[in-house]
Amino acid sequence: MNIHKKDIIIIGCGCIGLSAGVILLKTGDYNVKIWAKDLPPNTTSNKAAALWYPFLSEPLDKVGRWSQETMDYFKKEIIPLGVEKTGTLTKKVYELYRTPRAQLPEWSPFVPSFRRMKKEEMLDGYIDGFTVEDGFVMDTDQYMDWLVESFKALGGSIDQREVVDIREPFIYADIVINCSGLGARELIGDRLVYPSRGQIIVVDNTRDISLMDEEDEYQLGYVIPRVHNSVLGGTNQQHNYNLEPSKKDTEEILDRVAKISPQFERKNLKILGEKVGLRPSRYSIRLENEFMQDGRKLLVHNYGHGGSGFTVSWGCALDTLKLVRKGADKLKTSNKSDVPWYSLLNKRRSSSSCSFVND
Ligand SMILES: Cc1cc2nc3c(=O)[nH]c(=O)nc-3n(C[C@H](O)[C@H](O)[C@H](O)COP(=O)(O)OP(=O)(O)OC[C@H]3O[C@@H](n4cnc5c(N)ncnc54)[C@H](O)[C@@H]3O)c2cc1C
Ligand SMILES: CC(C)C(=O)C(=O)O
Repeated sequence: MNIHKKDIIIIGCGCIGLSAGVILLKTGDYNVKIWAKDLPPNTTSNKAAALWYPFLSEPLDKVGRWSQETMDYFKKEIIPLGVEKTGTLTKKVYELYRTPRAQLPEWSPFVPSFRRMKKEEMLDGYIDGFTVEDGFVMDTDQYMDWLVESFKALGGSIDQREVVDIREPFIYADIVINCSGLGARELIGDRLVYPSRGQIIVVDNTRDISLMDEEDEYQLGYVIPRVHNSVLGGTNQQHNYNLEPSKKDTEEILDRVAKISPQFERKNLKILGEKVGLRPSRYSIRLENEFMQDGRKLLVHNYGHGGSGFTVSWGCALDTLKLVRKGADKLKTSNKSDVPWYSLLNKRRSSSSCSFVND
């Protein structure tokens, strides 16, 4: 631990917490530790499809900027490392509609390659659609493992531990980043974040472009070809906490993707498995500073990314760094006399749990 660097604890080891950790460590200004109840592959992030496409997340103007910054980051820092390392491929993305869509997505002005689909690109049964030429897809488990490796290679460390009281990490660090996803519901009592249950089917590889039929944002039909396999989806069941795959959902997903193209009919597919994840949905992504303990501690919130965590991850990580810098300058210095009462707790843990202890 470098005593000249500020100590930061990130709560959460999903794509949001890991991306924020990498960006903070790359500055060379911080000692960063992640505390997380679940580690990859047991996070929601590992259950994602995943492809670059803003979905089920607000506010759309900020989601547009974060998505474009994330796309730029992928192009500059991740794609050049090669698919074997990061599990990430650039992939054209098509969003198909059976009814006309006069309105372009609000995030589209931020994405240079976004355009309406041409007639000749349309699939049978569809009359409108959008495309992004330079989207990307990733084998989520491989990408998450690469994120963990990158975080540790930059000097970050990861403790598997549940945070029951948000004040606990402040015993060891003045700055805490809350990347707890759906866990924010309990951790900080934010009842505005809720689960949107997503189920996917993993099949043998299909074709070279991602196709999504989002005519109905609850009964999704999508095919996302990845490196080693493809993902069919999906569902969007709000306030549903069931983490077990449902046979009914599998049957309905297969019916929906078969309608995209006959090549995705069940007889042409080899099912490898099913996954279920609970998207951390919220009316708006929460990315802001909160000062604690009379301004001596800084809590940076970065959670509630719904169906777009990967799509906005690096844009939100870059904004997290800006918030840390802005907030750190405003922190009042804690002096020994006002050491909070609970810092007497966990004395037994100070030897084992965290190298940031300010003796
Ligand atoms: C089926 C499905 C498909 C998806 N497809 C896509 C896609 O194609 N593109 C896309 O961009 N997004 C997609 N998403 C959405 C994406 O998966 C999420 O937005 C993203 O994973 C959220 O990341 P996160 O790091 O906030 O949450 P998580 O991955 O849930 O990580 C939260 C972390 O916080 C920890 N934590 C929580 N509470 C506590 C606590 N009290 N103490 C300690 N640790 C705690 C957890 O253990 C975990 O480590 C999909 C989601 C699903 C379910
Ligand atoms: C649109 C799909 C790929 C998605 O982001 C999700 O299911 O959350």
